[in-house]
Amino acid sequence: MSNRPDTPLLDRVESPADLKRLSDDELAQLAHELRAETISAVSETGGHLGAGLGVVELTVALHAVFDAPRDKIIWDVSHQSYPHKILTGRRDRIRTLRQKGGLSGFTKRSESPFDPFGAAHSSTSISAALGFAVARDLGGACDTGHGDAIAVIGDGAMSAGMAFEAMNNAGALNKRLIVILNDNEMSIAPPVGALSSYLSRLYAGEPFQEFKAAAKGAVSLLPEPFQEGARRAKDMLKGLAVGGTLFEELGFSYVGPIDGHDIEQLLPVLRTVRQRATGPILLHVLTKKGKGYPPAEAASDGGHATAKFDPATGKQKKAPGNAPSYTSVFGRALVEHAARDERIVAVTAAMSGGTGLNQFQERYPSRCFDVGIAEQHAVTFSAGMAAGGLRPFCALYSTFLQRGYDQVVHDVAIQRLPVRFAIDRAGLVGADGATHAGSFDIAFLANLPGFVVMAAADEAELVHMIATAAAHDEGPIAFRYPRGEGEGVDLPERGQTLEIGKGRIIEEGQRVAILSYGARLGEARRAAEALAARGITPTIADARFAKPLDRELILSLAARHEVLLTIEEGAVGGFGSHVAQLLAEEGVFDTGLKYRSMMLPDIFIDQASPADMYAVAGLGAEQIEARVLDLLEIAQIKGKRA
Ligand SMILES: Cc1ncc(C[n+]2csc(CCOP(=O)(O)OP(=O)(O)O)c2C)c(N)n1
Ligand SMILES: CC(=O)[C@@H](O)[C@H](O)COP(=O)(O)O
Ligand SMILES: [Mg+2]
Repeated sequence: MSNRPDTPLLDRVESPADLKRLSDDELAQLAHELRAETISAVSETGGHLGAGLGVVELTVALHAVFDAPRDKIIWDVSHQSYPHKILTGRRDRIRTLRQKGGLSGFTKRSESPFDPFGAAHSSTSISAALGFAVARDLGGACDTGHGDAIAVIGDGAMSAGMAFEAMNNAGALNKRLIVILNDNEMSIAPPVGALSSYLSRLYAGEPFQEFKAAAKGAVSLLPEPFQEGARRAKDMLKGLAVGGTLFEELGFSYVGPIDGHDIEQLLPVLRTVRQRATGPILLHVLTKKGKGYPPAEAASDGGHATAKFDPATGKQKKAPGNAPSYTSVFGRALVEHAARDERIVAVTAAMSGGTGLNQFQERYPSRCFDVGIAEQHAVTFSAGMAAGGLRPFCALYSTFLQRGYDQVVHDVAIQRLPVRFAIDRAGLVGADGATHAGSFDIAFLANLPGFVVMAAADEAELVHMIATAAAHDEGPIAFRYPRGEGEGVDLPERGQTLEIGKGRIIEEGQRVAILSYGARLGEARRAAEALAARGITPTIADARFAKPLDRELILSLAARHEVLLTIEEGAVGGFGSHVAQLLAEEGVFDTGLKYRSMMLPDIFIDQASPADMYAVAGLGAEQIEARVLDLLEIAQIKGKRA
């Protein structure tokens, strides 16, 4: 750490250990600089801005008081971890956030010893921190040693079942464990549900005001704020903590609420917590999403996520789209169906904007349910509504549906309930990286008896699939579509009900058949155009259904071509595997057909642009073309031998 007084404090911080040498006033100054650096970096990279700005003071205070990486600071979701990254030796790479080869937008164990636990899906932090606490107490070996386990969890994330499962367990185990509830009264949208109202009631009363005044006094009146503030804070904690909170009933000591932007309150309270905690303790901190950057504070989502922007004005630099997004097409089409059919209801798990259900919410508020970050509940709740005679559309991102899988099997599939799953963000999503990739839903749905599983090749197909799902009362049905813009095709006035289990031929050709499932169809067509220049004209088909398979189409393609190539935006075990199973059962391999599947490789692909991620996956037009050429060459050589 350079001690030159004219150097900005942030430039003098190489690791969190340097914070220990700063006075409390300097730490407050450091927070200012950290906020400015966060804004500047995100203006160049885009990404999650508001949540990080809301925890700048908390980040500084945690690193000043605790000893990371020995103490494990676990950020829930970790979209708020950019200031933490800047303070933990990653400032020189912070402008590579979320880009190919750059820093992840989330905490990642392989990226830094200061990230003890990776995240991106919400509400895992308390479980993980409890795991560290138990490992510490049972003498587990850890490269960075064992100290405190600290979970920092937002009010949105706190609403999920997992957080309560963890608190229930922590209360019973009674281990020393620190949970910091970062309450900004925001999720991505304003939070919903009874817990949110409960938290508001916790700080609506007198104790918070008294606590605030007393905590400030403790520091300002005393020459040695560190020691004396701690003593005063200790007294305050004893006197003012609200008794009988939900958290106390679960076995936690409850402290707060305190102002999370006031370093003078945060430091003494955290120091006291550090000195005195014995069992599980919950510190309730109030913050503002987007704090300190007016455009983010003013935004309806608190500046949750942003494209690159001009830091002076906050104006985002978004490339104008040529085609509507799949999400908006879904949102609009569902509203139209809902207008004609009042049995249609919609469910989102805290992602009304992300899934396009905000349109539905505005038009039919009593038929649209934002259940909070609660995918498991979203699925079973939908199942209940289906059993009760409604037509629920449960709109989830593919990656978040993973959390509700047992509910999909146990509550929906086994009971053959007609829940309609609208699965957004199917396939590789780009800057959010591997945690948000929609890789597995084809595999984990198409193996369930009775499920109808579809994928949209373009936005017009999506409209037809919504219509098909709306009309399908015989059992569960799912349709998937990717993040971002569609292909720019004309949209039908009204969706047509597709025949279940029937695909379509797009172009008839010879020798090679490319059978696409989902939105790689565009790439398959581009590959076909390139192949045409070499005199090869493949047949192109769109499977539409992974379940039930269009047996007739597949067997006919297999019979009429030397090569059959499937392609999908999903992991092994999906569409291609089901086709292979059919071909094997029908003895088609014995006829000499060359069958290959192109799918996501068996690796987790790091963040990059979607196109770059698909290039890593080998699922772009050029790679399809190369695969076809390869296969034909082999076929020709074998043919000559024969
Ligand atoms: C399981 C899961 N569902 C949904 C999301 C999408 N998501 C990311 S952040 C977020 C809101 C989190 O709110 P909160 O915990 O209060 O943090 P804040 O952004 O307010 O700081 C949501 C819904 C997710 N990451 N994980
Ligand atoms: C952190 C998180 O889970 C969400 O904010 C996610 O990044 C949203 O992704 P989309 O931008 O695809 O809606
Ligand atoms: Mg919040």
